[in-house]
Amino acid sequence: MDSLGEFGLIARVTAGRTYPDSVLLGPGDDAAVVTAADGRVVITTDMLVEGRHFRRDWSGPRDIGRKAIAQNGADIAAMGARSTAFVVALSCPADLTVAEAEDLNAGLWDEASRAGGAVVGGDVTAGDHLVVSVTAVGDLAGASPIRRDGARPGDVLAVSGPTGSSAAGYALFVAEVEDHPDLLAAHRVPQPDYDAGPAAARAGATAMCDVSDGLLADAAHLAVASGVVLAVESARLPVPPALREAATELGADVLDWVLGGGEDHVLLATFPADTALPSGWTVVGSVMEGGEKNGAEGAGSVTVDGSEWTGVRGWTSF
Ligand SMILES: Nc1ncnc2c1ncn2[C@@H]1O[C@H](COP(=O)(O)OP(=O)(O)OP(=O)(O)O)[C@@H](O)[C@H]1O
Ligand SMILES: Cc1ncc(C[n+]2csc(CCOP(=O)(O)O)c2C)c(N)n1
Ligand SMILES: [Mg+2]
Ligand SMILES: [Mg+2]
Ligand SMILES: [Mg+2]
Repeated sequence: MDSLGEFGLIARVTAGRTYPDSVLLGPGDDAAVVTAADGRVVITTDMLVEGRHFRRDWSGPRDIGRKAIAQNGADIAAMGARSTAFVVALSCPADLTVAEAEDLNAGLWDEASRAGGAVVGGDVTAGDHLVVSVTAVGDLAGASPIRRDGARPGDVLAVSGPTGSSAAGYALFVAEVEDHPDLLAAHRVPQPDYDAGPAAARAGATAMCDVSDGLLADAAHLAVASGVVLAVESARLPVPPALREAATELGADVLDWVLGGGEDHVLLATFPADTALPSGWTVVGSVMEGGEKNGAEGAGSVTVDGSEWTGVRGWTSF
């Protein structure tokens, strides 16, 4: 990195990039200028910290770039919006090579394009650890944002894809078992379905969030915000066969991964009971009465097969 310098690196990562029409001014000035179709802007931020969210001996720079965008694009999708622009702040350790920084940038752009947006600016500094902090901007294109507080008793609870693969990949990395490449890949790079959010909004979703901490932990956020109880039925949860195989191999409980594993960034939403769900969505439970809107986060806000879940509900950072 020394050879290139801060501005050399910025020139490298912005060279030759083209931007969608929603980007009125891209990188190079003090700030970028973007436009949203109906004047409202959806904005969110999440960071990735080396050692806490990824390890450089498990994930390559391209994976890290993709994951940093994916976790933000999933939050935009969880509002029912489409990502349009991302700004990326990077803290680069001295041993990060120019080639690695370029690969990380390629990963950012790959995933930004998949999400429908572009990297319109950022910041680069030196630091002891690799940190990738992303802010994402999204466009509701006329739709109402799908909040966490709209679930109503009688609604169904649904997921946009299976959970647990990232947690399974993490467990395989820790155990140094490398015979499930798909699960290792799912840990390195989540694959959110960015269309699932706007599709759920069009279908009439009443509440939505992405699964970053764990299915039950994130369901509890919906339950508490909405003042309801979410009743998960374990038999309805989608479980990829590889997950069951890996659980058997490691002597783990597959339900701990499915219910408590974070970072898959699938979407979790509630819909009125008679809704024809968009493709990819699976009903996993129902919304019951109980709790106080925006009340305390009690253990009873989410049940599994009618009972309180005593296992892992999700990842806690502190
Ligand atoms: N430092 C902060 N200042 C203001 N609001 C914050 C801060 N940190 C988090 N929040 C807000 O708190 C809410 C919950 O944040 P959280 O990071 O848990 O959401 P998330 O991004 O969906 O989850 P995850 O970080 O696991 O992906 C969000 O609305 C977020 O904007
Ligand atoms: C090296 C390493 N150790 C553990 C994990 C697992 N992990 C870290 S943060 C998180 C949830 C989201 O947290 P946050 O709210 O901070 O975004 C999970 C499941 C990982 N990815 N890499
Ligand atoms: Mg967050
Ligand atoms: Mg998030
Ligand atoms: Mg979220």
